[in-house]
Amino acid sequence: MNALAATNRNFRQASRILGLDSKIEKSLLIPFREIKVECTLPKDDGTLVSYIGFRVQHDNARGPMKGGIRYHPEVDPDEVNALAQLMTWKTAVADIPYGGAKGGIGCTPKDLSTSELERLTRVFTQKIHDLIGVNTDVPAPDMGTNAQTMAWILDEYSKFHGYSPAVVTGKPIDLGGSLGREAATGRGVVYATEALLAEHGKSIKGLTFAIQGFGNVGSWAASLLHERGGKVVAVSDITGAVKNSNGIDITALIQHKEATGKLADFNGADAMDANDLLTHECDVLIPCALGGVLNRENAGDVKAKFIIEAANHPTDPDADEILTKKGVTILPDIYANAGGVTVSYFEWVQNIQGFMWDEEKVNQELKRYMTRAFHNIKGMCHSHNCNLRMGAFTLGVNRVARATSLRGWEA
Ligand SMILES: NC(=O)C1=CN([C@@H]2O[C@H](COP(=O)(O)OP(=O)(O)OC[C@H]3O[C@@H](n4cnc5c(N)ncnc54)[C@H](OP(=O)(O)O)[C@@H]3O)[C@@H](O)[C@H]2O)C=CC1
Ligand SMILES: O=C(O)CCC(=O)C(=O)O
Repeated sequence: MNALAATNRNFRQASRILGLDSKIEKSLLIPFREIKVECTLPKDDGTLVSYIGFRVQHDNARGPMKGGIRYHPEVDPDEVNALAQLMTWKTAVADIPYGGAKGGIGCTPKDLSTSELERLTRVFTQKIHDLIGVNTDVPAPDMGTNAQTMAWILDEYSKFHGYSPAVVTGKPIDLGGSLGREAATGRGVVYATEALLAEHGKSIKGLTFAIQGFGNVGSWAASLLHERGGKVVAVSDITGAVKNSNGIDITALIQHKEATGKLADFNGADAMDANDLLTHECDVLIPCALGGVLNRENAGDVKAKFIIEAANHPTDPDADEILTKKGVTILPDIYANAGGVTVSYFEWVQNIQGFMWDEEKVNQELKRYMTRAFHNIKGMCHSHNCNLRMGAFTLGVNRVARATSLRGWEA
């Protein structure tokens, strides 16, 4: 099942549990605006190449739309639609005053030089600058993009609208980025994991973790788990995977990846087949890369007792059913990875206030938001006798439905 069909299915299930009116259900499903633009890139060798850029603005009942920009060859309209919708429920679960959006360009960033990436980002921004803004739609990094990408968007946007640091989040600190934003998604994953494990009378220390993806989210999550005494026993990226049943030295692995660009040939661990990462022996599995990686083919072989969805939509509905039957507890994406957008909100607030918080305050507030959201989700699970995914969906959908009806939009 594709990402959009799966997301719509989860939404409809939540809507049924909440007893939403069919008019409101329809209005929440249909995106506010879908943007598709051609981005022509003059390559370094003088040739021209066309890429397709997307921005889907799903909903703004609770505030400006918010969500990342992804550069990846598999970016397509269905996936961007699903990711934009997930952002709407995620910001509502975190209880931050935003709606949801997502964007991306179907490209392979590693095949482009830095100056090509800059030109492509500027062309994309020229095409969408009138449709984003501090109070309308605020982009941020996602797969394949980073603080530098946000700096280019900010600069290009500011040529049309005047200097506007709050138009993007996840910026470099020197341009008004928030301390703690780079680590925030991984840190939020760790706070979410702590909240879940505490419910089960467990803690990170001594448990074993397998992590798929070692980019921004995966490497920060691994590093913070390692710092808390968790044993990261397997890690993968696009180049391969490594394992060590005694626990991998994550600081050394990060240094190795920075130096060589890959996980392979790391001294402190053995090479393994990256396809086996998701079914590796561990207590906690954390997918931190692409969507749909847990599916009918591999779900039955998963050994972990807990899955923390740091990636967006890593578990398709077939896998969800199989894993639930096996007794695996799944902490859903719209909560587990909400730390990134939560600190994006803090960054936007700091930009608007013209005042910078210290990192300790950012991390403390992040923990407070993540812990509060976990208890709110558990409350919904209790009231509706449902699992954590439906607890999170009903929490988010209910908040957006209330705002929609208070604004008189349901007719
Ligand atoms: N950045 C953020 O703040 C947020 C991100 N997310 C989600 O987290 C996930 C990761 O995002 P982020 O860390 O920012 O992205 P990055 O681009 O920083 O990292 C992605 C990682 O995934 C690896 N990867 C790609 N394809 C595969 C594959 N087939 N198998 C194994 N690893 C693979 C990449 O490998 P390599 O390093 O070799 O390229 C890289 O390590 C995405 O689903 C994203 O939507 C969710 C909330 C916020
Ligand atoms: O920080 C943000 O605004 C968005 C992060 C994001 O894209 C996500 O949570 O999936």
